[in-house]
Amino acid sequence: MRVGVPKEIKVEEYRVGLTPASVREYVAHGHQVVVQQGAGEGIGAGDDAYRLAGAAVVDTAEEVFSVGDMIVKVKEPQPSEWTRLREGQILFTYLHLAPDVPQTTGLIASGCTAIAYETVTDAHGGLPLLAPMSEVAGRLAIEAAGAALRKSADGMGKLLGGVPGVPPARVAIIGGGVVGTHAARMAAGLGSEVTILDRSLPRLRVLDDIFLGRVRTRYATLEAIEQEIVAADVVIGAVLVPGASAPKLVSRAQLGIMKRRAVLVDVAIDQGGCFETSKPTTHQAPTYLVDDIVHYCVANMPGAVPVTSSHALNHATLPFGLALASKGLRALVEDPHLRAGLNVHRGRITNRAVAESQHLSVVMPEEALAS
Ligand SMILES: NC(=O)C1=CN([C@@H]2O[C@H](COP(=O)(O)OP(=O)(O)OC[C@H]3O[C@@H](n4cnc5c(N)ncnc54)[C@H](O)[C@@H]3O)[C@@H](O)[C@H]2O)C=CC1
Ligand SMILES: CC(=O)C(=O)O
Ligand SMILES: [Mg+2]
Repeated sequence: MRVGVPKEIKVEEYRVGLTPASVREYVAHGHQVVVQQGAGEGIGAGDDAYRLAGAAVVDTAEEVFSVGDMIVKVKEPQPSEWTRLREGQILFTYLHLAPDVPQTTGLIASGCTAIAYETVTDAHGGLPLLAPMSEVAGRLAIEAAGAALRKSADGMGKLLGGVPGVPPARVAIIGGGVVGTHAARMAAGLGSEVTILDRSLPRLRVLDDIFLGRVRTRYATLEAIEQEIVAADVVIGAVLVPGASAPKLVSRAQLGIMKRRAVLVDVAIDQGGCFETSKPTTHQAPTYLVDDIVHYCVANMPGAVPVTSSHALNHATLPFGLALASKGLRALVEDPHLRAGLNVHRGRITNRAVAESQHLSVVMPEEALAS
């Protein structure tokens, strides 16, 4: 198969769909890889590194999209990319379609087969292609919160870890999955007082075992969330209902009961955000104030550390990408976990949560692939 890797064009996105090490694996499996000039610049991988790995380097995104049987990216396609996709072409990337009507419409119109990293599953109920970026975003969330708490950044002026004799900041993390766990690890490591809230009792049990009393766990009732946000200096939004728009867990009215200049970091913003007042921001202008509460809502947080993120992402996507390159759509028929990633196929939505979020009809992947 011919595999195309365009340069990412989302604002401040420096990750790349395939690293040179991954290109070498595709080539070793007999595939051709076409990479857009400069695609790996953000991770310090020049065009020569790609050539050395066996790729052909072309000048424009147009060439990559026109020759690729499969396009491997990082971020959801942008409007200029929707129009380059075509029927019969596989798109393998993050999509986050539930809250994104224009992109959904663009992908339906293209006729392409769009496989979303974030809905591919594994045998243990996990999301193996979301996990590495959630690890990165969870860790970054605490760095972002620490920076946003500073007075110069409009925060209340508190140090996450405090100092001897002065208490540390209180961090409430809503959602104790991959993002929440990695955020808790960083916050606890810096000396903050940390509480994780989740709706899953089995998950709370696992967290209790991992943190051995260093982090409090709490069942996420409406009342518990309200009590925790009143006391918190930082609230991290880290919930996920796979494929669906994030539930809104903190309302605008509740901002009024929080400490002035406390910080909300809405990691779940790529699924629409879990605070009512969240709207996507960029690394260039990451925060804004609503009712005297600092909001950080960057939708591509791992893009800030593209070297770590691109390698971590490639380690997870490589086996699935190789299966798609070798078998085409048969890879989806044979592997139910990869098939769970199918969101749009030949103009039809094939993910129930996405369809329900947008009040559209769904065709199940098995049926869509059979016709
Ligand atoms: N902004 C960014 O750059 C990035 C955003 N993300 C996003 O972060 C979010 C979290 O991802 P993961 O940690 O990998 O998901 P996960 O599936 O590992 O964890 C989500 C947790 O939320 C809990 N949850 C669901 N509904 C809840 C509710 N109403 N109240 C309390 N807990 C609830 C679940 O029980 C689960 O433990 C996702 O939306 C993901 O797309 C991930 C990476 C980067
Ligand atoms: C998961 C995601 O949206 C990201 O890494 O940007
Ligand atoms: Mg994102």
